[in-house]
Amino acid sequence: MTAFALIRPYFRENLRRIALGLLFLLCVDALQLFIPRIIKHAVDSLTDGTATSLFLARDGGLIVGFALLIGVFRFGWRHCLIGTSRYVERGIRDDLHSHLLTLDARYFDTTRTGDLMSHATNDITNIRMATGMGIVAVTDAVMLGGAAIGFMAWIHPGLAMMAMIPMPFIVLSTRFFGKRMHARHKEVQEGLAGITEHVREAVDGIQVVKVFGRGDQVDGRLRALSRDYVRRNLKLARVTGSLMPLMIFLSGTGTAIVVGYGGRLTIAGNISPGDFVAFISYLGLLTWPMMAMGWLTNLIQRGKASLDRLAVIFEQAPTVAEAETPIPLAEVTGRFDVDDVAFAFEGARPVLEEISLSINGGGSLGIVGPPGSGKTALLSLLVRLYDPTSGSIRLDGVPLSDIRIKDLRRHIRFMPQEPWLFSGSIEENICGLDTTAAPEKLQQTIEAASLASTINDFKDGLHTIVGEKGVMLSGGQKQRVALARALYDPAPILILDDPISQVDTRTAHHILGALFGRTDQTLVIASHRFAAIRSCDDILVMEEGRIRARGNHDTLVETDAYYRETWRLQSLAMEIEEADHA
Ligand SMILES: Nc1ncnc2c1ncn2[C@@H]1O[C@H](COP(=O)(O)OP(=O)(O)OP(=O)(O)O)[C@@H](O)[C@H]1O
Repeated sequence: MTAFALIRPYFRENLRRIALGLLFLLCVDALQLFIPRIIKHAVDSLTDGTATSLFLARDGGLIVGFALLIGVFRFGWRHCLIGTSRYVERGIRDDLHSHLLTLDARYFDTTRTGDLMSHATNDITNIRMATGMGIVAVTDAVMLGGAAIGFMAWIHPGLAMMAMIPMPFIVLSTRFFGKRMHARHKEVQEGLAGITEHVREAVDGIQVVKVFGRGDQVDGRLRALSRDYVRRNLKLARVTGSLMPLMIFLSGTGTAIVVGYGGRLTIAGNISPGDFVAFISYLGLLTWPMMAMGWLTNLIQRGKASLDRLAVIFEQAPTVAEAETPIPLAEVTGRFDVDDVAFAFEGARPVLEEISLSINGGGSLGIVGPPGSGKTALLSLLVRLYDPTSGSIRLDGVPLSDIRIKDLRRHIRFMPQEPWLFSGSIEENICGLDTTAAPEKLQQTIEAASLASTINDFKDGLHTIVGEKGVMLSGGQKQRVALARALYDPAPILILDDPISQVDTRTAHHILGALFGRTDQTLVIASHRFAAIRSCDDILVMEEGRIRARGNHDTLVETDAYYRETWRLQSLAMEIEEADHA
């Protein structure tokens, strides 16, 4: 796909608008080209003595009338052509957003948010500028420039040729500078992306920055990035700044030639004084398209660089992709079969190896193990955030990679380890876009997630706004809202990553009672707290990406030293906590 293909549909959609805008622009150009003719008429009548006040007033009136029409048509082209560039901008922004949503966790693991923000703002603005003012400048350069040259040649071909001497230099220098602008503009964009990412990270992690006194360090880094950004911009400005004076010098040379040679032609009577004045007016009209070429090169180069960068994102295909002929799965029992699975994150060593297991539909699996042993990685494969590097995972006998992704996601509810919340209300976080939430269903969910008393404590109850990433809630409250989201609209499979890590023993007890009371769901829970998994039919003990032991709670207490010792310590802690409550 060429980069231009990204914006072609929006040009097609707006063809009539573009055509009308170009028509208005051509009218403006035509009217501008007539004004020197009127001036010539007035000057010649003055020099040959035929001018009268009425005659001159009529010429003046014509110029005013033309100026008014130029104003009206200029409004028209701006509305149509600049308007089109806004449609292009909107279209490509919507497309970019939709495309990003199709990409998978691997892409976001290796892409900086600052880069994406820069694409979504600066790059799209550059494309808008290039497609809006770009079209205008190209049309002006071709039509106004071409016609002005035509009129000049009509007045005196020899003089026109002389006035054209600087033109090849203008073309060559715009090409020369254009290439350099392209490269330097790319550097500027990269510099800005670096700053955006740094600021985002500093604001995101403001608590750590403050508490650890890292303000100076973060500030210093920003200053270094800012200095570098200025340096990159100055490099660009040196190129841009050299081009404009060169353009002005070259067009000034053209004027000097006309004044010198054209003046002699006028004295010799080869052209009339009116022609001489009109010629200089045409040269004045030509100056804008000539200078616009320099500006245009910059504009187009920037737009092209931005379009190229966006094209790279649009070329990214999700690795977790829909199968060529995806299998629809209307209903599932929730049976998982994991067969000799290995998995590695992008460019990293394997984090899961030789994983084989089965979970019966409606059954439950607990996963425990030390930090970094691969619990979350295994859950990520079950919900198909990633695909295994080797081996296979089947749901109801169908490989996950063959199941229509929409169906797979419909049958699974997932609570990630990080209880990520949207910035809206508690209710919106639980129910999503379901605005017809039945009060009883919502109430049951809230009870199951042990959220009722928390919500009652808030003045606005369910309508309490949780702030960016749930900043207004405590860690435990966020976790329970995230749990409620997973429980709200039950599906045959429920997968929970460390669901009770931030709640006290009693609350955990209440939540687990509700979870294990749902006998019709396949339940997979990874947790550091064995209380969460002890009632599971089957429990895996993970170690360094492999299954170290498996069995039910009683078997593991007997057979696995790590499990036994961790359980003993956790039981002790729970007893102490209970005693404190009593
Ligand atoms: N996005 C990632 N890219 C590269 N490596 C990763 C990524 N996420 C996790 N890892 C690595 O994968 C390994 C397994 O991580 P995982 O999160 O599955 O462990 P875990 O058992 O869930 O740990 P915890 O109990 O701390 O949540 C770790 O070594 C971790 O460093």
